[in-house]
Amino acid sequence: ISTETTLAGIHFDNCLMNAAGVYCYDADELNQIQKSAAGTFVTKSATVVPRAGNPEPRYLSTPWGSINSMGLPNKGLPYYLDYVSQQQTLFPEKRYFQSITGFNIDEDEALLKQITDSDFNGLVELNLSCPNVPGKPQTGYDFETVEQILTRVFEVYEGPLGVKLPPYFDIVHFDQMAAILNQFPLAFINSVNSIGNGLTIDAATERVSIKPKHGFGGIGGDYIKPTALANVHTFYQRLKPEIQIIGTGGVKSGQDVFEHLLCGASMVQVGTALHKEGPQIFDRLTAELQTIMQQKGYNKIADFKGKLKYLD
Ligand SMILES: O=C(O)c1[nH]c(=O)[nH]c(=O)c1I
Repeated sequence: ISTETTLAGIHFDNCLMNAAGVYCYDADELNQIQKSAAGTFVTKSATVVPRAGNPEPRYLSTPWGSINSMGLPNKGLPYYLDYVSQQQTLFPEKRYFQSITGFNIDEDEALLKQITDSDFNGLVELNLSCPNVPGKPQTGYDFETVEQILTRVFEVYEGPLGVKLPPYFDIVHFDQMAAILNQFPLAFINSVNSIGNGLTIDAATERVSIKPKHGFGGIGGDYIKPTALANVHTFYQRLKPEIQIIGTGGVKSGQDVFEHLLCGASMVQVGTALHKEGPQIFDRLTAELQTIMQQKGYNKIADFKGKLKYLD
């Protein structure tokens, strides 16, 4: 029973990994994912210069998930490129993900040029969906800008690259985004990022939970699994087969992993549940997925990937 997968022609021993932003801020956290049962890691979204991020409290775990308005705290791209370079030397056969996000198209280009000029041999995850930088619009909902960014990106970058997308909720938006994405030689899309600008409150103190943005933040966890599965499956139906899908959102059990794969994901990322349980979660999720596959008579992910059945 194998939970291995292939993405952009690259083989990963396990289809599970962290979601950008969780357990990937610095070398200490990334080492913990590296040592875990995860098939690979993605770094925190890196910007041109390091960022402290928003004031705390900026993250809260809730019974059904999480809310965050981190504000893109990160060590800056050079830090992560150095770290990944070390890991590439230690594990020459493994490939890693570098998440990046610019505040405009020129920054995206600058970040990609830095990666090109480095010895990075992995995959780039271009984050188009950070919902928590005050005053910065959610790029993923600005379709013209997405098209402009991708046009520029593929003029300057030649390695395997995918985009991290926000959740969409309207079928016409899925059609419009798929039509844009299908124009480009993307290796993958990662669907979904947190559901932006949710609000959790503490009724006892009558206060919001987090400090930034009057308590508004991206929602993750159980709350978002139905939205995540719908986004994964809708893009699976609409995108050209060369663009594979990383499924993210609401994964905390082997069954959740199975559901993402059944909807068409080739890789599955874990955020909120990883934040709560720590990197040993990957042992549990892998074992639970293998049990489900065994019970169903599946030996490999290809046996059931994307084979969700309808009632019609
Ligand atoms: O606030 C963040 O740092 C953040 N938080 C999220 O939930 N998604 C993102 O893409 C980012 I860049």
